[in-house]
Amino acid sequence: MAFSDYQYEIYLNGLAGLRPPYPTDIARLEQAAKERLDPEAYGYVAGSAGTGATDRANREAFDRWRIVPRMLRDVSVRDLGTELFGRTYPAPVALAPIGVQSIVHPDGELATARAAASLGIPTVLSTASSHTLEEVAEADGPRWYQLYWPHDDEVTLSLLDRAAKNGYDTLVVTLDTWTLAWRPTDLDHAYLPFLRGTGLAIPLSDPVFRSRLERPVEEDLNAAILQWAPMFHGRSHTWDRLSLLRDNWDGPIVLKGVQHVDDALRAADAGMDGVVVSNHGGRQIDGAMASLDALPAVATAVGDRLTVLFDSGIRTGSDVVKALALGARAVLLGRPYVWGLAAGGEDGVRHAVRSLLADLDLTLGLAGHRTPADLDPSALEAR
Ligand SMILES: Cc1cc2nc3c(=O)[nH]c(=O)nc-3n(C[C@H](O)[C@H](O)[C@H](O)COP(=O)(O)O)c2cc1C
Ligand SMILES: O=C(O)C(=O)c1ccccc1
Repeated sequence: MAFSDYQYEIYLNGLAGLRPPYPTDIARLEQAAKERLDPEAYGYVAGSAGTGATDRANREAFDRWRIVPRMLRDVSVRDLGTELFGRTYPAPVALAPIGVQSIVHPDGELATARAAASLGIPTVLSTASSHTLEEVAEADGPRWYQLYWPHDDEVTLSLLDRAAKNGYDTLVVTLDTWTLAWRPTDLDHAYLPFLRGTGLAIPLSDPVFRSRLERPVEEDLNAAILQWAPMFHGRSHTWDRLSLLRDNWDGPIVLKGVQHVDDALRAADAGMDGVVVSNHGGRQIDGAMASLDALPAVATAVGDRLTVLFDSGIRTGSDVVKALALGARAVLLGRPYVWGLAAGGEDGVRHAVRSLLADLDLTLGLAGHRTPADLDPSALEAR
């Protein structure tokens, strides 16, 4: 089935007098989500660091590139299939790790994983999940695990062990959020959504972490929360420590949050398999460079040494085309699917992702390309 069939499905439903279940326009989908969420929950997802300068820069960078379409090419049947780390996925899109998804919908990460599984695309489960690794694995789709890296090696190894045993085949290590940035929206809400959402399902169900506690989680939840926070938050790791992960994870490892060419090269030297060029959706450094602006140099420098993934600012099919043309093998979708989750749980996520994939499929073809691999910078023009 072609991803663009979603357009036809909406058309056929229109003939029967039915409108799409949720808006297909991402700004209107966000609005629909906002109407269902309280200000704290909405602010958690929509918010970013400081004045929001990086979040805006991410979008402005996409607007500085324009697609140059080519005509009369044989592109009516397209193939979005994409190989990542030796496995072929139906599209160059994965769902970004997003913490504490029960803040926006009670089914949280379970709904997201089920929607991704139904489409065959990978979901990246955050360490700050509201459901355990084991529960989310039951959706049984392609799954990657995002590590917030504890400063307790035995806990780290236990998390890796659980991830591997439960079929998470790719490890994504987030480097840019070793401490949470200055985020005025969450601060003014006193981090209420974090507390409400309980993003601690993974550590609280971890046997090694539990063995560290003086009293069982069930007897003193607050003490457990206080013990977990400093374990992964507030102190950064260093390059030499990557060997711990490399030695204890058999599958591919991807470093998330890379922006500088030298860091990408260093990742390759450390035996990593990929990077996500990302600025965390503008949620960490206010006034950082746009993630899209970091992408071309990183992609050129690493060549075939690493698989380059990209996120921060992807909203439409055109955005995906631009990121692929500038050197990404695939992209991670962030906030857009969370708006779908808020608007309609698993169905809402599926709608948001199918909309993006249909838009991507159509835009790719209209621009004159049959596959993602056909894209290179010549598909674009800089403004
Ligand atoms: C509400 C929210 C929570 C997030 N939680 C995590 C997380 O737990 N781990 C992580 O690596 N990235 C996290 N991110 C960052 C995303 O993985 C991704 O980098 C970002 O959303 C991309 O930007 P975009 O949403 O503007 O496209 C989070 C982002 C948002 C919006
Ligand atoms: O909010 C975030 O961006 C994020 O990465 C995170 C970190 C810890 C818990 C929940 C979300």
